[in-house]
Amino acid sequence: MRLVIRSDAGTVADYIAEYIKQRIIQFEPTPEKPFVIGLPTGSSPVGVYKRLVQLCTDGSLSFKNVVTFNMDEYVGLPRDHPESYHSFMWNHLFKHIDIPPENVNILNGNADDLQAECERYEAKIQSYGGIELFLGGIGPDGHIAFNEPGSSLQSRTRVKTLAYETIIANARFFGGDVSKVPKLALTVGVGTVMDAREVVVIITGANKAIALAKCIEEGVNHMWTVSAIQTHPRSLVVCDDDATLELHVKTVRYFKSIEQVQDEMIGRENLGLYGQVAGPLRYTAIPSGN
Ligand SMILES: N[C@@H]1[C@@H](O)[C@H](O)[C@@H](COP(=O)(O)O)O[C@@H]1O
Repeated sequence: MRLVIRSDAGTVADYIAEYIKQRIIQFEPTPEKPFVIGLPTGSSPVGVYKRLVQLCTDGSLSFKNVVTFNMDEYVGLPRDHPESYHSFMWNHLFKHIDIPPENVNILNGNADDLQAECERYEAKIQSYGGIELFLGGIGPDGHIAFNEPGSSLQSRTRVKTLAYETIIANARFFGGDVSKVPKLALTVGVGTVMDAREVVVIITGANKAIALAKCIEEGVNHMWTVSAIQTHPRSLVVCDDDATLELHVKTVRYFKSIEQVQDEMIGRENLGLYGQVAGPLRYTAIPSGN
């Protein structure tokens, strides 16, 4: 696992948007071989989406050959409700970029048969050969998507009851009224996320500091479901300084030193010491930490 630390949420968003841009460009997607990306909602990815929109607007990135799968959706909330994840995704990203609407996949929390909807979603992911990069955020209790504490680390897309802590955390989107927050959601499983060829997680803010420490410094544990990324062969956590508050100083220094060594290598590489290697190596050559 790699941990990249930036000063604040804005610079975290800059880093991740640039990273995603590089990954899509390197992949050279076509209609027959689209770049398949998993996407989260919540306040954490808003800055990333804003920057991706800018990149698309200025012509340096296209989503024409990108297929998306969102992580989760509330059950029973009308699709056009302002707090549905459908509305969130269209308002923050999809309506501002050149993605064909048929390339967008979001779970239908109003399906007659919710279980069948979850199975359909997993099958559709498989029909594309899996997800290339899953971008995620976490809740303060360390949940990824809606995989609340205690979720199986091999879980697949399914119906979940939300933890009370999540309901309270998400009440801010429903006028602070806990009773208005849906109690059920459809969510991809931890296993679904871990099947992606790469996982990138955004963790910002002091309220995520304990979860980040559990994810980085302690063992894989179903009570902090994001910790499953420790077992992933290609995972990256990008956090801000506030989120590191509960980490040991030596942990922070260790991961910063890895980045420093990598930057020095890139400096040498630019001087020709590592041969003819293109710029995006910056994001793919991982000297250690993964
Ligand atoms: N299901 C979503 C998660 O996918 C998201 O990561 C989390 C954190 O939201 P925020 O980024 O607003 O803290 O919110 C919800 O619970």
